[in-house]
Amino acid sequence: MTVRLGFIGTGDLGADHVRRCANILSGATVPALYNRTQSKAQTVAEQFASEALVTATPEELIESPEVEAIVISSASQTHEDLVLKAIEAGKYVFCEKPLATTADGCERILHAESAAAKRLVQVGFMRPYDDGYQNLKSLLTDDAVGPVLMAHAAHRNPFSGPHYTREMLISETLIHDINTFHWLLGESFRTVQVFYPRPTSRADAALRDPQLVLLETSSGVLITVEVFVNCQFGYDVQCALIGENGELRLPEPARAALRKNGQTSVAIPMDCKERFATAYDRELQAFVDGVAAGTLTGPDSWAGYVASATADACIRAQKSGQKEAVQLITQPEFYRNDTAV
Ligand SMILES: NC(=O)c1ccc[n+]([C@@H]2O[C@H](COP(=O)([O-])OP(=O)(O)OC[C@H]3O[C@@H](n4cnc5c(N)ncnc54)[C@H](O)[C@@H]3O)[C@@H](O)[C@H]2O)c1
Ligand SMILES: O[C@H]1[C@H](O)[C@@H](O)[C@H](O)[C@@H](O)[C@H]1O
Repeated sequence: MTVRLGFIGTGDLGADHVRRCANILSGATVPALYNRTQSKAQTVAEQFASEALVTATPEELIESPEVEAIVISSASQTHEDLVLKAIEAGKYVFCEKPLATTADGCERILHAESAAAKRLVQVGFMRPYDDGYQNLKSLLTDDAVGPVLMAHAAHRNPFSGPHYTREMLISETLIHDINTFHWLLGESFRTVQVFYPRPTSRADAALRDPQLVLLETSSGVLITVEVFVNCQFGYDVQCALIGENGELRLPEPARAALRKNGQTSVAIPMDCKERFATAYDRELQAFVDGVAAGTLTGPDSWAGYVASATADACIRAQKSGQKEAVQLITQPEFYRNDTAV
């Protein structure tokens, strides 16, 4: 069976997703594309999907009988509305992170999906599809280090660009780490706090880059996450979990060591598309397979909600300088027996 995917948002990551759908994934075709600036969608269609219709509105794409399922990679503030429209049309939808820019927005999606009485949404958290993170998860599941007590993570980007704001270090960047620990430890968060170290001179002072976030899980695991979006040297993701009986550490991506001119060197990826290329392939293949089988398995709306609610608390903590409580609604029955990754 071939799944007909309509793509909304053909910017940097959206274009890459269309490329992987056209060149790498199996069982999927691209009958339609939409981007707010139409010419961008046209260019991507010419490159990777010459038969695709470039629609004039996102609604036209969502409602088109040619489109069975939707992939949203448009700007984050558009996600909630588009996901709600996809659910209303009864279509499966893969939505890039964040599911919505606020917990309230995610809650509206939880209600709409539960009311549809069918799991329709997969959120684009790709780390659970990365070999290294999968290895961490299976060792934790095998109780390799006993109960986890602490964890330390770093999420570094080489440059953030002028559009980045202080809040986006949380809502766009840290949100991956929040989801990672929710998934790895199988628990959500009680409190959060944000600290501002000496800022880098390589970014606008208003950004307050880097930031150090302290997350406390419901069972009391303390997690530090360094978020540094102008670190200059690479797209660098680190994670270590310390348990009663040992430590687990995320491996570096496999790269050959170059010995030359009296030195050994190993390349560091420079962006997420390179660092997580295989994980993006696998998450979208899982979506295509899930649509074909009528059962989605990837990160669900509840995971998207927990991430956004925790991010909201971190943004409050950025402003207050205090420890802030994470406020979560009771998990709806609909999401309790989910088979999400
Ligand atoms: N999972 C990841 O690791 C990852 C990586 C990069 C980006 N993202 C997410 O993907 C999304 C896109 O990021 P990007 O880096 O490609 O940004 P981008 O700015 O390159 O692309 C966004 C695109 O959305 C389009 N757009 C804006 N408003 C729109 C609307 N109302 N309808 C349709 N299109 C609209 C813009 O014209 C642009 O082409 C963001 O939500 C971001 O958080 C996720
Ligand atoms: O949208 C991107 C993307 O999610 C990357 O994976 C993350 O490292 C960046 O910080 C963020 O801006």
